[in-house]
Amino acid sequence: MTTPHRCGFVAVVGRPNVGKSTLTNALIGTKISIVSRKAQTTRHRIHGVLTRENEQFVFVDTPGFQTRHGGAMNRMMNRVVTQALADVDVVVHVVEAGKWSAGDAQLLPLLPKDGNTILVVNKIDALKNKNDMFSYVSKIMAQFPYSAVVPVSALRGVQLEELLNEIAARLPEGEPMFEADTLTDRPVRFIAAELIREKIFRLVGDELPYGCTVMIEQWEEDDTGVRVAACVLVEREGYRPILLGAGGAHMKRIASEARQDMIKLLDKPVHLEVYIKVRKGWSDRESALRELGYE
Ligand SMILES: Nc1nc2c(ncn2[C@@H]2O[C@H](COP(=O)(O)OP(=O)(O)OP(=O)(O)O)[C@@H](O)[C@H]2O)c(=O)[nH]1
Repeated sequence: MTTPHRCGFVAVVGRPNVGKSTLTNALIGTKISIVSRKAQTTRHRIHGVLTRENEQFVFVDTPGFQTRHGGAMNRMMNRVVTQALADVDVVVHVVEAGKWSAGDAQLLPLLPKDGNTILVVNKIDALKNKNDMFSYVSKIMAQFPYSAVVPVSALRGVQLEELLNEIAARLPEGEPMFEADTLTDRPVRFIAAELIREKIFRLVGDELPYGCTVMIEQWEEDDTGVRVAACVLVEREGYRPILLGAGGAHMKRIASEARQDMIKLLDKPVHLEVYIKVRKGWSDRESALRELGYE
């Protein structure tokens, strides 16, 4: 009998600073994972895809975790998060070994109780007394019916295989949704644009309902480094201040983080300039879309 192929969506959630990004990147195996979609099958925002022989793990970004809100907005965001988590196949709830705070507890009511939520205790490398682990985990398990617990160190790459196996066991049977090839055959300029888009989404994604397009307008490369000019196209003038942030702080952060990733990708110095352009109604206009590389 052949093993059935499994494929599904995985959301990695947790309070800030528990190591979600480190873990996701360690699981996917590369900092930058750009995927070519086989079909427009999903409304999820794809963070990255890991393809193994018998499984394809599609890691998604969960809306509502990107920005911080208060009061009524919080209640609404909680609904958004609950819905998003109900839509994925496996939820990985990351906590930090030995530490449990109100931020961790707040998430519990939002997690699906369908037997597909896994508790991941990260940063076990930093735990001083390993004997404390049992009582720590027992206390958390008493509060939520997790279907598995996996202690890991995302930073050191400890127990990641075990975690992937636990996730794999909970993915539904199905054919791969994405081509196995990821980064290698994509032009570096495309990846650079995608990196900037990713940073924008992470920082202000909740506030840009129609997203944005990033175009690389200038790319000059020689032995000493790369000079890149990128343009962020938004649909309305009102989105400009959102992207800029107070005193341009958002844009600075987006450019700086994207630049760091580009340096890692290209392994040479990068000079990056990012500016914003408003192009009204571009998303409706087919010709404009084609011009921007969307077929
Ligand atoms: N010692 C140790 N540190 C870790 C581990 N995983 C992540 N960290 C560190 O924890 C800090 C936060 O990691 P991130 O991956 O940015 O955490 P996050 O949950 O994505 O944070 P937010 O983006 O704020 O939600 C970083 O300084 C990481 O280097 C781990 O396994 N062991």
